[in-house]
Amino acid sequence: MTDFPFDLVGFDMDGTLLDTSADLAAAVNHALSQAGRPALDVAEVRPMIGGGARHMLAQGLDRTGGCDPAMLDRLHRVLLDYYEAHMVVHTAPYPQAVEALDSLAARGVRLAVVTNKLEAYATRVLAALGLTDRFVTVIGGDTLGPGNGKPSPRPIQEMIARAGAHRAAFVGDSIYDVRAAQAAGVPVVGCSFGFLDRPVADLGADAVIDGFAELVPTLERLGAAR
Ligand SMILES: O=C(O)COP(=O)(O)O
Ligand SMILES: [Mg+2]
Repeated sequence: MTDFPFDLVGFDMDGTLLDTSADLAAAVNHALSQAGRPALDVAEVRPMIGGGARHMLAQGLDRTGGCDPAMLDRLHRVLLDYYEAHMVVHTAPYPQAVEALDSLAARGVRLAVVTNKLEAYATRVLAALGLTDRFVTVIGGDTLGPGNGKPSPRPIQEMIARAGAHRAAFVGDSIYDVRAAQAAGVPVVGCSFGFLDRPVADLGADAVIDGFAELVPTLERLGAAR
């Protein structure tokens, strides 16, 4: 038994647990180059991440001259093929993230990942970083079928059902994370270091952390306030 206020903490992946921005930007730029488009800076790509690779690419194409649906379909495949071969070149956990996972696990808290990345890619990234065994489940943007990625509450509800949890919290960096968690009735912590497409205060999260050293005390406070 634990007196920690949550028995399950779910994490978004891109921009929350892991800084995947350089590898995702390289994949976007590879696809853009196939269309004769100029490359974008990582800083320009960061706020495009969070709604899935297709949504990220659509924004990259819009930024560099627009696109039609057939072009988007074709370049989405190009992007995924490139990303699949170069997923963990620069990708790494954020500072103190692994320590925060250890600290939660030591309190008996189960951990999960709910990402809008394809499940197979998310699973492979975690394996490449040696993080697989820390999570009771990994739910991707495609796991529950079309239309059931975040901001739908369904992947959060599925995470809770799979873990058999009673008191879950979620940690994320985008409006998709906050909307999904809130629609599932789960308190949500926003990450100010993530791939924000708006000021972190405007996400509407229940709390904000500026680094993973703040996560455990923040969850304790959040739990006490409920
Ligand atoms: O693939 C994406 O755009 C983002 O995935 P995330 O849900 O892990 O932030
Ligand atoms: Mg994210």
